[in-house]
Amino acid sequence: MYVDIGNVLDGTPGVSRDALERMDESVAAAHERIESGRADAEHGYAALNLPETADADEIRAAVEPFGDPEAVVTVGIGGSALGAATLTEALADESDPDAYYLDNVDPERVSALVESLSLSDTVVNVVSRSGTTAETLSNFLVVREAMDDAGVDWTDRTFVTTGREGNLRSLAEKHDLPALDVPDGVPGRFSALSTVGMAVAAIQGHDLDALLAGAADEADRLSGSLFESPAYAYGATTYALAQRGALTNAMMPYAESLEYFAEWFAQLWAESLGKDGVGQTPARALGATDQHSQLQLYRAGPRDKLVTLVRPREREDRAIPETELEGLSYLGGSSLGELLSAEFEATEASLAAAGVPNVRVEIDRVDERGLGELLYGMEAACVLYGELADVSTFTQPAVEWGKRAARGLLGGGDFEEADAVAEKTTLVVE
Ligand SMILES: O=P(O)(O)OC[C@H]1O[C@](O)(CO)[C@@H](O)[C@@H]1O
Repeated sequence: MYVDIGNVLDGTPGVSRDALERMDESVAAAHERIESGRADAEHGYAALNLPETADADEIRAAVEPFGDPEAVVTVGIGGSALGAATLTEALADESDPDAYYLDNVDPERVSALVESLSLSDTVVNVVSRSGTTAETLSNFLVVREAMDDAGVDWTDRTFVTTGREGNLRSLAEKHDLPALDVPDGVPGRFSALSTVGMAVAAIQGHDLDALLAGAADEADRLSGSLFESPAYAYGATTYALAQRGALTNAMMPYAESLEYFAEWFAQLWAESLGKDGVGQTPARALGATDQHSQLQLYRAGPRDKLVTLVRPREREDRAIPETELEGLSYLGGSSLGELLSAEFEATEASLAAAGVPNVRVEIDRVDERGLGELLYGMEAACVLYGELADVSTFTQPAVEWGKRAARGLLGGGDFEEADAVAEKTTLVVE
């Protein structure tokens, strides 16, 4: 992973080179804390050990009995789906089994997917660390019923990835389902490079070892200085910008294969760093598309954001035919890749010209190694940011209130949060 922070030095807000150098002492101290947490496999820090602790052979062995199905459906939500989706959407090619993700409970979409599948040739991967997540268990029950109705033995088509206890573990034991363990001490949003994120990639035949090798390369670059570690350069710079008012971070990959990565990054950044009234809001964007959309706000709106521009240095390309169209002859004979690259650099420069801080993140290619570097690098950046911001990076207590309210509304218990729903202030305009 390559990180170019040059366009934050003169931004508004900006972080001077002197300020970055002054920050390096704090980065060194944070790195020591991180390395100590890794050494003791402490909760959360253990995620940064996955290049060594993730067992690719175990994952491949668990999914091997399923062979080469027509489709793989992951039933999970949040970190229990986004890591797998990021990897398989980025690596997808036409030969793969089709990968689908039931990570929401929209009845129309769930029904449409279930009815579209050839269930007898579909593998279902139910993923939940807790085994109690309402959306995941509800979708699993719907898919299981559909298999029953189709005369498909769901126990032949299902494997689970879960914690040592809970509903899914009990289900696996009762029905002798293949079961993968979620890694100890790794919150869902940090689990892409583990059983949670790599099982579907294994079924699709992607190179798990290369994923982990890319992650290991990025791990090797972690050091006591932001000037020696791309991940720490990103984490320290985004933190320093937040301290100076950049409370939004627009994650803007210039590769459609990385669109899910932006969604994965949003959970990682928001759920890890949004604590105690601080944090940095991840906005999901896509280049070049959002040059015709959100860029207006980024350049001319409030000075409260940075833009992260991500691209691969190499990609497949496609020529643009010659044209006689008035004023467009400059495109003819060029290529879509050249156009996308020119737009990336033009957008980067246009933000800098407007004084909007932006960081360039590049990987060699969108392949297993590049993804391993990128995902691990962003995880390490997030952990560093959390250390510098002194927040509890690996918990997510704020999401629990809504869960209790919804459960109370559905008669799942007596929760005061559900009572609060009834007290909503309304002012309906029709
Ligand atoms: O894997 P589980 O326990 O179903 O949790 C799914 C997701 O829900 C959360 O716990 C938040 O509710 C996320 O942190 C997690 O990725």
